[in-house]
Amino acid sequence: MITVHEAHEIITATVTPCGPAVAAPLRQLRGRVLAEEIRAGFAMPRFTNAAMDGFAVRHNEIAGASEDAPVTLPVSQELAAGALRVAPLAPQTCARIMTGAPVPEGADTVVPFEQTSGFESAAVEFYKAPKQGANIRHAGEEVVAGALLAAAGTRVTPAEIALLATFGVASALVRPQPRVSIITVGDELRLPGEPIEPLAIYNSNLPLLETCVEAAGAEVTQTRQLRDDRQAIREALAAAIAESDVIVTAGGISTGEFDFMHEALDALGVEQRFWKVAQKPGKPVYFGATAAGKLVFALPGNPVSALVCLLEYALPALALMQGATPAPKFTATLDEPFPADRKRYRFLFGATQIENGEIRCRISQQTDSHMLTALREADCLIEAEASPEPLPAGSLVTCSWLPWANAF
Ligand SMILES: Nc1nc2c(c(=O)[nH]1)N[C@H]1C(S)=C(S)[C@@H](COP(=O)(O)OP(=O)(O)OC[C@H]3O[C@@H](n4cnc5c(N)ncnc54)[C@H](O)[C@@H]3O)O[C@H]1N2
Ligand code: MOO
Repeated sequence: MITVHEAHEIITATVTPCGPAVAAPLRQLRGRVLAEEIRAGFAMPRFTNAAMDGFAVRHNEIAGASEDAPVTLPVSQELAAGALRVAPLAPQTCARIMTGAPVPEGADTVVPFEQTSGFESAAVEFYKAPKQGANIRHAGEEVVAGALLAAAGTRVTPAEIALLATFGVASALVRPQPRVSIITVGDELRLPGEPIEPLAIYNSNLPLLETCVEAAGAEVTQTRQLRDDRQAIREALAAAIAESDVIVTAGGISTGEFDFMHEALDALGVEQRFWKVAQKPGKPVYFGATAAGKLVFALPGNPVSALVCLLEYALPALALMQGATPAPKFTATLDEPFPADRKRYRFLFGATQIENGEIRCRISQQTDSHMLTALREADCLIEAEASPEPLPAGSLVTCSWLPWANAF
């Protein structure tokens, strides 16, 4: 049996990014991973413009203005945002100007209309002189041409969408989405909505794995619910290997009499990279690869074990295939003792809260590997090395966010 750390190393050494990069339009970029860096094609602001609705002036012409001694200037032009041609400001005049409109040559200050007699008159009284240069947004003050907007490997969020749009970028190169088949196995399984016999159970792994894989930016190409049938399992695996980059299975990977997954994978020429990791839950997890580089994650059937192994091994692999860095882990302080396992690395779901700027976590009450209700209110997965004693409250532990915690 290998350690959790060795399992991670084997996956990292095996997985390569999907290629070649493909172009995707702006509206389809969210959740995809950039395969190119995006740089500003021009400086921002593009041109010097007004930050307030008011009047563009030469500061020295209104310098002494006050309520008691207003300065009056005639209006020589009107500039709205979208004005494409702008005349220089004639001396001893002002220009009506709206927020975002280009500042005419010669003007160096914008006076908000509230500090004047307003937009109605043809000659404007100025009651106050703001600082020279006030209310002007200068060309290039935010971003210089060529500045990095988003690095390759960035997973696109609404922030990148808006940045790209700001610079007129309508499409970008992204990594192709890994194509994933999901197979669940068990005579006892029924799909939600189907009638159910007293000794059967509903299939929770299929929708759980499918939604997690989709949320990780991959494309689920097929989902199967199979009986514990050698032939059916072998055929479904062969089809899945043919049509997808990654195969995720759940169930039938332990050593029970009807656990056919391992022999089917062997028979199809999938090379085992590991089987069984010293961890709880999820000990029987299997990882293998075909000669063509197709990856197989055969997860244990217990729902908590399946999810833990998906989060720990399959989702980081999907991130690497997309050219992204797997989600970083964080450290939290235990609110209560953590029941470490004597021999195996222990994973338990937990819930965090922030107290005095510190992340604290408590452990889900249901801790067995068939108890998916551990997910109620959980937002993280807590992990700890094997230890003969429980970790005392107040210890620091490593955690990872559940992918849907803090989700947009
Ligand atoms: N003698 C031993 N028995 C078991 C061992 C062992 O080392 N020696 N390992 C245990 C561990 S650890 C786990 S985890 C399970 C994993 O077994 P399998 O991967 O073969 O999974 P199954 O036997 O098919 O199912 C286990 C459990 O999960 C339920 N299940 C399966 N699929 C689903 C699904 N899609 N949705 C909901 N629930 C599902 C299934 O009904 C079983 O209760 O083996 C232990 N046994
Ligand atoms: O360690 Mo198993 O994965 O009991 O659920």
